[in-house]
Amino acid sequence: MTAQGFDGVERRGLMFVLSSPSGAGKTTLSRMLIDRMPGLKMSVSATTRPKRPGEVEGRDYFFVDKTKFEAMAKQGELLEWATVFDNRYGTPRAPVEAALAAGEDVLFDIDWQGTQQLREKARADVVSVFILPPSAADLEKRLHTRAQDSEEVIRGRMNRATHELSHWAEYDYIVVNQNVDDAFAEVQSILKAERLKRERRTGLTEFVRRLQRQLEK
Ligand SMILES: Nc1ncnc2c1ncn2[C@@H]1O[C@H](COP(=O)(O)OP(=O)(O)OP(=O)(O)O)[C@@H](O)[C@H]1O
Ligand SMILES: Nc1nc2c(ncn2[C@@H]2O[C@H](COP(=O)(O)O)[C@@H](O)[C@H]2O)c(=O)[nH]1
Repeated sequence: MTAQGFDGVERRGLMFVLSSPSGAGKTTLSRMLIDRMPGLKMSVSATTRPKRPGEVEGRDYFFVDKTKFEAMAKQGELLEWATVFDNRYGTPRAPVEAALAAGEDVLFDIDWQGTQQLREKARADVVSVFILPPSAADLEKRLHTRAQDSEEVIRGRMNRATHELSHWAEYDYIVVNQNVDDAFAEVQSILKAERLKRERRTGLTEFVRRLQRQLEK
């Protein structure tokens, strides 16, 4: 699983995870990252939850029924999976492995349960970011302005937010999404810095050796 860095030094691909209470802004930040960061591919999850207005099969999710989801899990087709808000969500394994093998980093919008499972499988390759809303009132307002869920669903997500929040300390980085451009700049900086980590840059020894040979001439 090696990628060519922009400076030509080989490195291992990484799994970049965003989690947060529902409505804090993961989807928004993920879309900005995919649009603006070359070499980053979105992991599209499978879910049993109903499609929201405007969501597209294969772009936002693979919408499957419970039987299909259980079969995917049983056949080892999911890298991780969890039950969130009474629905099943899981990460299809094959596209992630293919992207990493092709030298791309992979972006995940998943909850704390999925993040724990990824960490157990590949700790060194997982970089996790927890997104916080600036306040509870902002979180509720965002769920309402998104205007894609019923009042009952929004209430359920607000009730669950405390539980989601309790996992913040398990993450490598914490970003408060107050102004979306500032939050994006912070998340982008994290990804850029993590791409430069020495232990991930498998081609450094060779690169430095070559430099030394040039210097010795
Ligand atoms: N910094 C921000 N300021 C104001 N509104 C924002 C900000 N970031 C995101 N939003 C808006 O808040 C709403 C929820 O954002 P988004 O769908 O990205 O959240 P999410 O964390 O992905 O939620 P879920 O977990 O339910 O998928 C959207 O309408 C989005 O446009
Ligand atoms: N463990 C996983 N969690 C996932 C996955 N895909 C999405 N999610 C999380 O579910 C909630 C709700 O998402 P929504 O789209 O219904 O608002 C949110 O926290 C997502 O991060 C997955 O594959 N695995």
